[in-house]
Amino acid sequence: MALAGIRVIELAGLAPAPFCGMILSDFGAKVIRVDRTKASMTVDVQSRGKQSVALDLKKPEGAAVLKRLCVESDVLIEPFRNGVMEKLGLGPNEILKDNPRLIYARLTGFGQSGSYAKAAGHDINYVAMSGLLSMLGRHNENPYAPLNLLADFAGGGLICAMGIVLALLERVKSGQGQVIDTSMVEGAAYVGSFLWKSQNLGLWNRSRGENMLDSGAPFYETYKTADGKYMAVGAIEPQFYEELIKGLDLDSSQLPLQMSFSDWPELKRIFTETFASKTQAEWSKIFDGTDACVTPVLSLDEVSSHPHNRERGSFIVDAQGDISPRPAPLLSRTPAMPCLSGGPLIGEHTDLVLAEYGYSKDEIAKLQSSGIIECNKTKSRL
Ligand SMILES: C[C@H](CCC[C@H](C)C(=O)SCCNC(=O)CCNC(=O)[C@H](O)C(C)(C)COP(=O)(O)OP(=O)(O)OC[C@H]1O[C@@H](n2cnc3c(N)ncnc32)[C@H](O)[C@@H]1OP(=O)(O)O)[C@H]1CC[C@H]2[C@@H]3[C@H](O)C[C@@H]4C[C@H](O)CC[C@]4(C)[C@H]3C[C@H](O)[C@]12C
Repeated sequence: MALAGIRVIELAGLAPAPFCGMILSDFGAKVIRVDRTKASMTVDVQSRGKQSVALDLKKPEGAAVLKRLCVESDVLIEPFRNGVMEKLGLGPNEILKDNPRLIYARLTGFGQSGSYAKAAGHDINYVAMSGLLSMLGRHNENPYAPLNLLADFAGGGLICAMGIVLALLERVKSGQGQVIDTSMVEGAAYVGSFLWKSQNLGLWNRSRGENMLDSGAPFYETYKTADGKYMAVGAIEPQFYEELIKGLDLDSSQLPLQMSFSDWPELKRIFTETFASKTQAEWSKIFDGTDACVTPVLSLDEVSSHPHNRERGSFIVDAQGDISPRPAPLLSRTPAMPCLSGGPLIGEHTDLVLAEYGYSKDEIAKLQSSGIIECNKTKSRL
């Protein structure tokens, strides 16, 4: 796998850092998640393939263990607010001193500087600060956050993983590590670059929810079907729009022009009425194999059995029978091979990992008896 041989230490976080760690693990890195001691259960649902070490970083001996792990590792991912790592004596200056080749990846909402750097926040706040949230939502409604996808995952975990891979690549030339400052505000904004760059194309001249791609246009919308499901329509270009009209069995000479903004509400009404006349399966049969850009809106339960996704093996089933997306993208020679057994229990690999990093049995026993580390004796699943 592409990242085989890369050792990653991931300090346990909420959602973005676990995603970043999972990407690296899926593509072959060995990822060790550092959990808190005295934690009953982990909330990391993106932990496949990872190992877990339970370590009390608030104790100097615990911080020393992390430092030692970092000496022999390639990447550290830390998901805390600005200043937390420094307070623990684990800031980049201290850590990189002992291992200048380390990639020290910081993944926060507001970044390492600026007046919000130390503020708490969640995805919705970061998307709001990126400018993107102001553009999301239907006409005459409040801005709407699209789950926690844009900042936590697209602008956060994924962008951080890209930064890590770039830094690893650069290290081949320079032999040097570096600090990565991932701000989810900036990551989300960057993902949305098109919105800034397309201002002059007239795509966003109207108010929120009245533009072509923000639910204003009848040909870029979802419609309810007779069985209470939905179809997604993305028939932008005239030749594809024509196919849409044909599939709906409408007469284009009786309809307003596609790009007549003032007629969009009326056109939407007609499409709504038409889509409501058949089931999702019936519409899929009509539109499959055409260029109308019409697809069923599939639920998470339905995606893996859709013929197209099934043919490509786009979803995987783990040992528990749970379905999830196969890692993307597909690399032709060195594809990701996600671990199909469940994620680790907290502290499941503490003694194993410490031994691998050169700790003697005695040292491990001492750390354990003083509560610096915890070892979960449950049989390893990895
Ligand atoms: C599913 C929910 C998650 C939703 C995601 C949400 C929408 C997001 O947006 S996630 C993105 C959040 N933002 C960031 O990550 C940006 C960077 N980070 C931060 O800004 C902050 O970390 C913070 C704001 C997110 C949290 O601030 P906090 O004050 O808590 O932490 P920090 O200031 O960063 O400091 C960390 C302190 O911890 C110490 N530490 C760290 N590691 C160790 C260690 N190993 N040993 C010792 N000490 C350690 C560190 O030193 C710092 O100490 P100080 O403060 O003294 O400096 C889920 C969200 C909540 C979940 C639910 C909840 O957990 C309750 C239940 C738990 C149960 O187990 C399962 C069910 C729950 C209901 C659970 C369910 C879900 O998982 C959640 C809803």
